[in-house]
Amino acid sequence: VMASSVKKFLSATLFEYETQKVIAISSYKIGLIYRGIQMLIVTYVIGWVMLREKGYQSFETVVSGVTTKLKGLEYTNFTEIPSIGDRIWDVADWAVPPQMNSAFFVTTNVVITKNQSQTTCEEDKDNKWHAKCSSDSDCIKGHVHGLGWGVRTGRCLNSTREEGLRICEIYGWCPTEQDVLPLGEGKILMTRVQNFTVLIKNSVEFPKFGVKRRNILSNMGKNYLRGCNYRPDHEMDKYCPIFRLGDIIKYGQAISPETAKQVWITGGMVAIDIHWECNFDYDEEECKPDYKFRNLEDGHVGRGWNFRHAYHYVEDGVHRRTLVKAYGIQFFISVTGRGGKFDVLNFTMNLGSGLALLTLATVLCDIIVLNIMRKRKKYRQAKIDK
Ligand SMILES: Nc1ncnc2c1ncn2[C@@H]1O[C@H](COP(=O)(O)OP(=O)(O)OP(=O)(O)O)[C@@H](O)[C@H]1O
Repeated sequence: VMASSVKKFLSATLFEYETQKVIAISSYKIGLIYRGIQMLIVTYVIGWVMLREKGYQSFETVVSGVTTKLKGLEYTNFTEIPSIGDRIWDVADWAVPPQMNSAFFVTTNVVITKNQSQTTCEEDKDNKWHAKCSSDSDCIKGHVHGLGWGVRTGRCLNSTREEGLRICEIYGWCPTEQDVLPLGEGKILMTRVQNFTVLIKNSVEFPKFGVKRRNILSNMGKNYLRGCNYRPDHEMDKYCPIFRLGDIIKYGQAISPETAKQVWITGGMVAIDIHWECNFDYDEEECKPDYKFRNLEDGHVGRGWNFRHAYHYVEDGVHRRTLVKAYGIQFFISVTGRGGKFDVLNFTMNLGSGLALLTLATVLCDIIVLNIMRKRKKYRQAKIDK
């Protein structure tokens, strides 16, 4: 009994061969569905995974550095406005600070307060909401208001800037700033800023592939660089690394022309994106940058931007300064991109998983044949032997 049950067990497990049974169904309908699904999967694997997403390559993102150099000249001839006067503004006057990491600032409008020194004067009338007084007792000596211009001396003065206003005297940088744009609201002082240019130098590296590239291409000579301007539709000039600031705003797709104009008057933010999409299966000389611009201003409350900076000097032994409230445009530069190259591992993995998808066609057709089609009973009998 023992021997026969062992023999039975062995023949049921070890000594048994299983083979697939093939059932051919001739039906236009199921044949078409089957080939259709196969076609879809093959198109997806070749068209999308391999060609479009470059599934045969391995990728690496860029490592990069950026520097900028600005050029441009502004001339203001307003002798009737003493703080501005008849003067030339070169890059050392309007680019503050002179260098930044991946960014630059261009002054478009200024409020200048000349000849300030540390002494006593009336508080600015814009601060009357906290510095207004009717008698000396309202101005507490030694009080410092965080939003004022100085420490109170304890005296209440008649304002020289606004009729009928009495305001506390302060000790600080005097005379205080009068915060009014020199040409009035909505007027731009530096009308030539749009013609200023910036040279952007960008070096990138793809360490995995050992490739270094620059946005100043090897076929650009010194003369070309001196004269070219970036133009997106031009064959050669779309790689010119010198940009007119007016063009950057123009290509930046402002929300509206109004906003674009506003940016010049009250300042704003603009982003420049340098994008490198490189295929090192081809000549690396073909690896060139692509420039994109975006105006980040949306034109609502608190729009624009400005900040104050000062130039200090000593005159007759007195420490003096010129205070500048600068309105302008802050440009941010970002570098993105990736390089790709043929890679056996990525190729076989994507091809393998693509081929495996083909079984999906069989599974789907089985479901249709065994459950949906009219002759499903017959097919099921033929397919499953019990
Ligand atoms: N913002 C800019 N607009 C137009 N041309 C520029 C600008 N910045 C630089 N260039 C020109 O590009 C070239 C390369 O500039 P780079 O700063 O490397 O050299 P440079 O001789 O020190 O420049 P420069 O002395 O003219 O400032 C020079 O011919 C320079 O005049």
